[in-house]
Amino acid sequence: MTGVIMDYQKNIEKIPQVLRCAVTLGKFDGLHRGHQKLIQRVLEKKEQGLSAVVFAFDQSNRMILSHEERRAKLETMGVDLFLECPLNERLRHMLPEVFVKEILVDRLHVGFLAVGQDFRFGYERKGNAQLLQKMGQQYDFQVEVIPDETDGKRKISSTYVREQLNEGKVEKVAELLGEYFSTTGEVLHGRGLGHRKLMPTTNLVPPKEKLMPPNGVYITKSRFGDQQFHGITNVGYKPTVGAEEFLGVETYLFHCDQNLYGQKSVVSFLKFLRPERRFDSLEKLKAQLMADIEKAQNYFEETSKNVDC
Ligand SMILES: Cc1cc2nc3c(=O)[nH]c(=O)nc-3n(C[C@H](O)[C@H](O)[C@H](O)COP(=O)(O)O)c2cc1C
Ligand SMILES: Nc1ncnc2c1ncn2[C@@H]1O[C@H](COP(=O)(O)OP(=O)(O)OP(=O)(O)O)[C@@H](O)[C@H]1O
Repeated sequence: MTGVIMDYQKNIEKIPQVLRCAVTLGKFDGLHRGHQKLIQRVLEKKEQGLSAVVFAFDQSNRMILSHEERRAKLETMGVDLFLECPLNERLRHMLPEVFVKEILVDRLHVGFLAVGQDFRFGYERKGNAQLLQKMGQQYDFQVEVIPDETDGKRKISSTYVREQLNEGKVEKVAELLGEYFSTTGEVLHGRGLGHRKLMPTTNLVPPKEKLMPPNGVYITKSRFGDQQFHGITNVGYKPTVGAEEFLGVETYLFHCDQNLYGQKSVVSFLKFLRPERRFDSLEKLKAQLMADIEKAQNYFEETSKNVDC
């Protein structure tokens, strides 16, 4: 965590006046390894006295990181100002030249700008790296076009991460993000059935805009403040006991007998084990859970050097 609190603004009309800054532009869903490369360049410019600004065009799709998770991560990285502007009609129809002059130059006093090779913005997506470079010469700011961060031959993109997440390939997602896919939430009370008939679990509801992997059981680790536990997690609606209304993230924590209700938890997804199923009885579900636990414990034993806890 940096000592300075990150400034944040959603309204393009209220962008604060900045003395001189380094900016990066894009949608930034997920803050994957490609995004991190751009943000890192902007952060390096702080040494020259520039403020580090991330300008995100925000779409209302499901997101790899929720708004709050993304904000927290950017603040931890050391970003000074995060602009999260909805990609509305005004922005969509703005001429790229007007965006650069009125927002980047007049309002933000941009000194350095980092974008990816295929970045497009403004009316008819006519704004691109070449235009930015031309305008950089005109208005005296440096433009750096960052080479693509790739996974083999494929460019890492939010689309690629979403595709892998939708297929439950959380190990690949971790490679693309540079960290495990995770979700945050407060530990809520379940129906208490688990505690009485199966095993004690923590229940949380992921943020509503959050994109989740397919319903099923995953090997996970859960963080509560500075404590961390290995475990297994079910993502889904618990069809065996009468489906829940909201998608839940329910975790059995290994070697934990604490009361965690009300605490904030971060659940990281390490490996997919099986799809969620409807069982004929709680006994059959319990037998399956024992097999899941054994698989997860073997996994942790095999990977103990890499999965700290
Ligand atoms: C690791 C794990 C796997 C689970 N797998 C399933 C499943 O495949 N099908 C299902 O209906 N419920 C599954 N559940 C949910 C249980 O049905 C649930 O723990 C139980 O109903 C208690 O819910 P409660 O905490 O709301 O009382 C799973 C729970 C955990 C922790
Ligand atoms: N793999 C990458 N390497 C380098 N720069 C990247 C990479 N991916 C995206 N960028 C750049 O990061 C900024 C934000 O990217 P943006 O989120 O708009 O695209 P994306 O990750 O490719 O997502 P999508 O799949 O939704 O298009 C843009 O300037 C973009 O060009």
